[in-house]
Amino acid sequence: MAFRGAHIQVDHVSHAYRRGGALAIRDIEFQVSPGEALVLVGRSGCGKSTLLQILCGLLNPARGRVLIDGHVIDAPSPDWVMMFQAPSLYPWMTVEQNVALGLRFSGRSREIATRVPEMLELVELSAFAKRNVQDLSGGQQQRVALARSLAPNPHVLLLDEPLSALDAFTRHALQRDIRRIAAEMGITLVLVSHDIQEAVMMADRALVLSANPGEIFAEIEIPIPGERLPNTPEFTAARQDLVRAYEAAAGLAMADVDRLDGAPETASAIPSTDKNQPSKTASASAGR
Ligand SMILES: Nc1ncnc2c1ncn2[C@@H]1O[C@H](COP(=O)(O)OP(=O)(O)OP(=O)(O)O)[C@@H](O)[C@H]1O
Repeated sequence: MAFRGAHIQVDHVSHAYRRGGALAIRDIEFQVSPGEALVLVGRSGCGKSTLLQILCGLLNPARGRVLIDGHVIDAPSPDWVMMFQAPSLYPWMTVEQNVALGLRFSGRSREIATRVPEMLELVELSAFAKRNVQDLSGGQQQRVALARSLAPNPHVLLLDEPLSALDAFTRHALQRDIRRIAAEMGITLVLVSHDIQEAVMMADRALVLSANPGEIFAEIEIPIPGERLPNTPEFTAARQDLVRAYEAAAGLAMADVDRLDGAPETASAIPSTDKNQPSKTASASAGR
């Protein structure tokens, strides 16, 4: 297929929140191909959200730059949209009115009549178009937020743990659907996740960050063709690779990570740790 997704280039990006203060991230450099799905993982505070905000122009880096299809990013745009953990819908509006907002705000109201029904079909909410969003479940509300993000035809979709508040079943369904929809639309996807299983479910490649300051510690390919099923050997192998890299970056004991990663069918979260020094010797696949 011809990808509509954009090429992202992150060029030696460093950021401190205060002038002269400690760096939140240091010398981050990577690229994302059009249509690729990339996940950023790492312990709490390693700078994943900072990096994502820089990618979508919500934050300007102290040093370095981000280019999307060759254009330097310094402001948000409907071409690169971000979805957050809370769907932030307007509670007094219907589902279709919320989905139309991105188009309305970007001066494309004429496209609403055709684009909104298409997006509602894509996220399987056509039957709910006239309902008030407050009548929907948390998972359905995230689908509305997804439809709203996709309506202006973005080239890049950035996801900052958008599924972490959902139950495991709903979360799994949305992980699968977002990956499918992004692939169908050829969108470049960059997501932040604490959840190793989610990372393997959704991404083609993972960047593992170490902390204090946040730096790229490892890059893990997740080459699983077709539908991703948690109990298959290739899924388990990719999950183990990622767990090892995470462990090496975070300086966690392997036993702790095994415990946190949980059973394949359970959505698992890796909480923060107080250990600061990454051990760069623990995984052959992890070191740069
Ligand atoms: N608005 C801010 N002002 C000052 N410091 C900040 C701000 N936002 C983040 N930081 C600091 O920058 C560092 C990176 O934070 P960031 O939120 O990017 O990490 P994260 O990996 O996304 O964490 P988490 O997984 O807990 O969401 C942390 O040390 C954090 O305290």
